[in-house]
Amino acid sequence: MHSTHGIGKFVELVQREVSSGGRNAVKTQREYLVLEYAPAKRGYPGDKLFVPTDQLDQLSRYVGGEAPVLSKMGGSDWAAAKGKARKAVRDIAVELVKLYSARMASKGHAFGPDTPWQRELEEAFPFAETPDQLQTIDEIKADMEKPIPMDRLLSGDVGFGKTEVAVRAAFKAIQEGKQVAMLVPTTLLAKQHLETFTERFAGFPVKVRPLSRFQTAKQARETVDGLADGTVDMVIGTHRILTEKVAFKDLGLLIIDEEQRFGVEHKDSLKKLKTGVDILAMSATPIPRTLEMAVTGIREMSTLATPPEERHPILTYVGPRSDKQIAAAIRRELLREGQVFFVHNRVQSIQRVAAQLGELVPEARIAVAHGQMGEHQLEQVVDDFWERRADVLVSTTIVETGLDISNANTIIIDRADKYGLSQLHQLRGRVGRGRERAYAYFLYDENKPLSETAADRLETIAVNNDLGSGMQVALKDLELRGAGNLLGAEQAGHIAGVGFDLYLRMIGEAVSTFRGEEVDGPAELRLELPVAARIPEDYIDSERLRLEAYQKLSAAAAVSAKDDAIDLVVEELTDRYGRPPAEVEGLLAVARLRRRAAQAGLTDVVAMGPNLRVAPARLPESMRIRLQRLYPKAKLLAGGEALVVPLPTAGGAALGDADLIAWTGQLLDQLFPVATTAASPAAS
Ligand SMILES: Nc1ncnc2c1ncn2[C@@H]1O[C@H](COP(=O)(O)OP(=O)(O)OP(=O)(O)O)[C@@H](O)[C@H]1O
Repeated sequence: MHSTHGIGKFVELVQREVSSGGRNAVKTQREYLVLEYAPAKRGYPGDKLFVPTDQLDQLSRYVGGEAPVLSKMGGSDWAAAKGKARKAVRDIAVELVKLYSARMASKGHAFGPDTPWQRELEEAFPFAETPDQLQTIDEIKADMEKPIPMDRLLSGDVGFGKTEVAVRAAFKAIQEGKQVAMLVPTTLLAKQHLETFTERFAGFPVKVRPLSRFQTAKQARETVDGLADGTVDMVIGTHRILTEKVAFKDLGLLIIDEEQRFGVEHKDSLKKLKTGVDILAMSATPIPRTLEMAVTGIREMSTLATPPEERHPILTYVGPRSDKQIAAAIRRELLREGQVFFVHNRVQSIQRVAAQLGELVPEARIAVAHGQMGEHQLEQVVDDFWERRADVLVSTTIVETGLDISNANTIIIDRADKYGLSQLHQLRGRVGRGRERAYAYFLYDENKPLSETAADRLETIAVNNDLGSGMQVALKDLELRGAGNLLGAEQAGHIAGVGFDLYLRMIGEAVSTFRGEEVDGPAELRLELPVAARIPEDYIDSERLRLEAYQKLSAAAAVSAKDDAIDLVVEELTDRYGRPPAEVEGLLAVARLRRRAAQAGLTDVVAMGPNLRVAPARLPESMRIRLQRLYPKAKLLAGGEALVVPLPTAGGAALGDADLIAWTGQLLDQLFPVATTAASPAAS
């Protein structure tokens, strides 16, 4: 994405010779990123934009979920897309801030301090809590003890122990005679959480009931009556809690698992349920830092970022489907008394696939589960698998969100190329939740060609299998869902229009504006000097690695980067590719100059023929006097929108690259001092 022209397609890196023009023209080799835009008129080839590699800060990687529409060059297209997104963002910001102020104004219940039973419950936890779990639990209790209703989002990778946090929050509410409702997206998850909560509350006079399609009408009615008269302390269920118009005697806490999975049709009944009660939302989709900052103070967030101890990364294999491979994987798991998930997402062919597996591994007891089965049959099959009366569960993705079966530590995903990244990540999270080493096999049909994005997705999930990495960059679509979780699913369209990062920045700005805070969007800086500033092929031959190096350098030169960021990039380049040659030194010096100019809030430092143009140049009187003394031939354009200084020459010839950069750095130091600790280029 280009800040002016919008969404373009990266084509290649090219070298170009440019001259600085004017009398003593200097020719230098520059490297450019070539981007292709939509054609101005139908039927014409797309327009091409050449972006100098030392100006990559104008570019950011587009991430928006589905394939983006290329903008037309010139910026009107892009401005329109931004305008639309900005309007949508403003609406969200208003919504978010309204919710926030409504919450601040409403009266919630201030829970008392922990009871002795609370401590007893918590000491009975069979594991050592992770530091994040402990911190999150404390944050939640503090929120609950405030008179203002809590609205906290707990995000954490699959299997990181969110449920235990919910157990303790629920118990605290029940201790005060309040009721708790837990909303989960699937019947299986409802059943699983019911088991966990019932087990954890055993020994305490607490009544927990399920409410999903697994319950008969009679059971459901008993539960609904119990909630109305207060004899049922906690209900764990699916959207049936919303559709059954459940009335609570005294609801104190609402826990929502994977809120973004509840369709907009439940939005209103959810909103009604939420009024005046403490809310704990849980999500396995990482909420991006940028979004977190954007909504800080509007929505409290907690993150479980460390895995429970002794969790091993899941060994992930990506490859063509082969019976031998499948048989070996199942046998290995059965040998260690373990169980296997086999995910096949087509109901029509799932029985045939199960029969095939039965032939492949006759000694394995195979069970089949899919969403179109009757309630009881589905529950029976899942129970069989749970109670280890089955070794292999062949199922559709219904297994994705639920089933914390610590004895199942192999998952085989058929036609893995058919799944999105987040789904693969969540499916894989179904195994490796205990201490056993877990295995994941992502198989594809070698007779059906893999699309490039599918191959890229599988490659990404195979490479990123360390725990909790959240696979930041690659799992942007998870983050998109995370954003949907926070902002409402209908925003996906706008995010696609301008890309994820810009959209989040817009939210942050909109929220700050709405709160009357000053929004200082980073000024776009154009810095162009006729110096050799590029990475030659003989230093880094791969285009991808060269692009990566340019991007790292551009990020390090940003105002928000740390002072030593550029030095760290130099170290990394030197370690990987050896001492940087002169041209790369030029690139590094330009990066330092760029950062310096950005810190001074300049928008232009551009060599034009024999002069250097610096803008804006609103110099105080004292600085003008200094300017006259130091640069007598300099011209300060009226209103201070620019300063034009003749470029120095050495005996009639143009300065060498390093000298020119040093001279420019010195000029900035002298005329545009900033209160920064960074050593200025002149000094370096
Ligand atoms: N601190 C811990 N140490 C070891 N194991 C833990 C810890 N906390 C939870 N577990 C166990 O890890 C497993 C996964 O926990 P849990 O189901 O709460 O994860 P989750 O974050 O809710 O996963 P998902 O996102 O899939 O719902 C459970 O068997 C739980 O008992």
